[in-house]
Amino acid sequence: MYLNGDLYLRDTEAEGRTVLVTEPAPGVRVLTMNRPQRLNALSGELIRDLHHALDDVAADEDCRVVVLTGAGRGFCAGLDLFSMPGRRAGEADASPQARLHTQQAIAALVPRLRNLAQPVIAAVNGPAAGGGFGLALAADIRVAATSARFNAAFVRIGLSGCDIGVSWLLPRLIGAGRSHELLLTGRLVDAAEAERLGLVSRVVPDGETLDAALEIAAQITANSPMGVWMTKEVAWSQLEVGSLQAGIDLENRTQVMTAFTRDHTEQISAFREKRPPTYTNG
Ligand SMILES: C/C=C/C(=O)SCCNC(=O)CCNC(=O)[C@H](O)C(C)(C)COP(=O)(O)OP(=O)(O)OC[C@H]1O[C@@H](n2cnc3c(N)ncnc32)[C@H](O)[C@@H]1OP(=O)(O)O
Repeated sequence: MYLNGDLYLRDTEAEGRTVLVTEPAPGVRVLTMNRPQRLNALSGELIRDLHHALDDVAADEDCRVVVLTGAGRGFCAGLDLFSMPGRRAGEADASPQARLHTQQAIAALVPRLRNLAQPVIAAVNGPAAGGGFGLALAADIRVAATSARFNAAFVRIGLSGCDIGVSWLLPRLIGAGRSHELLLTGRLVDAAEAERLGLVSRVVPDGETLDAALEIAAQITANSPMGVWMTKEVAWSQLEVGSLQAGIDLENRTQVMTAFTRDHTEQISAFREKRPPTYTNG
């Protein structure tokens, strides 16, 4: 469904797994993009592996929070500019169909992150450019290392600055005027500015992004599965409803569902009895 044709990007290097999945804490899965020598740029293999990793976490009922990060000093440098064909003398360009499939496969990662039931935390350990910027924006929460940098790199390589959902997500995070500037210039935003703009929740020293993300993940997993699931769903849906009343109606419908869960009853009992709750996901 997400990979509906051949991707034109050549997988030239004999690489190990380009996405590593680990479970550093109960209920938390960390997806690490793993092409550090290319700042985790999106090769065909990495795109495919990310889709497969997302298939796995989506089907994993024990997974409560997903953390997305990069190996080495980069988060993700966007489309792999070295594995594109048609840029050398005598080399055939990719067909329009293959280009479309590749564009769709990369762009589909963004709604997939939004549509996961589990919250996604981007632990932005270094540069997040182009498609990598889009992946970071698609997360529910972003924490950044001091050396992280962000840019909508698309326009700097002759493409439209509006790609893979960035021109939809960015103005909702930082406002239209600032978004337009970043889309049109493609300039790099450092971690301190990203925090000022509201692009990231917090900036931590290099090497500490994963710990910061896991700290937030632990705060989330301390809440009930259904309550967290509904919060993510409604919070994103609110970005698309047109009025305050429509937003309240949406909240009311989902809140009634959570109000009848066993976990809600259990949390009230736990509060009254001054003990931690035990969730049954019901
Ligand atoms: C649908 C999606 C579309 C898109 O994503 S379009 C956008 C594509 N991406 C870009 O245009 C970003 C290109 N990269 C950069 O501008 C810079 O990099 C950064 C700002 C991200 C980081 O800069 P710095 O920290 O100075 O690192 P460095 O020395 O430029 O890169 C380190 C190594 O990583 C390789 N690399 C970086 N980006 C890519 C890429 N996108 N594709 C393939 N390789 C990349 C370099 O070449 C180099 O390698 P070596 O050490 O061998 O010289």
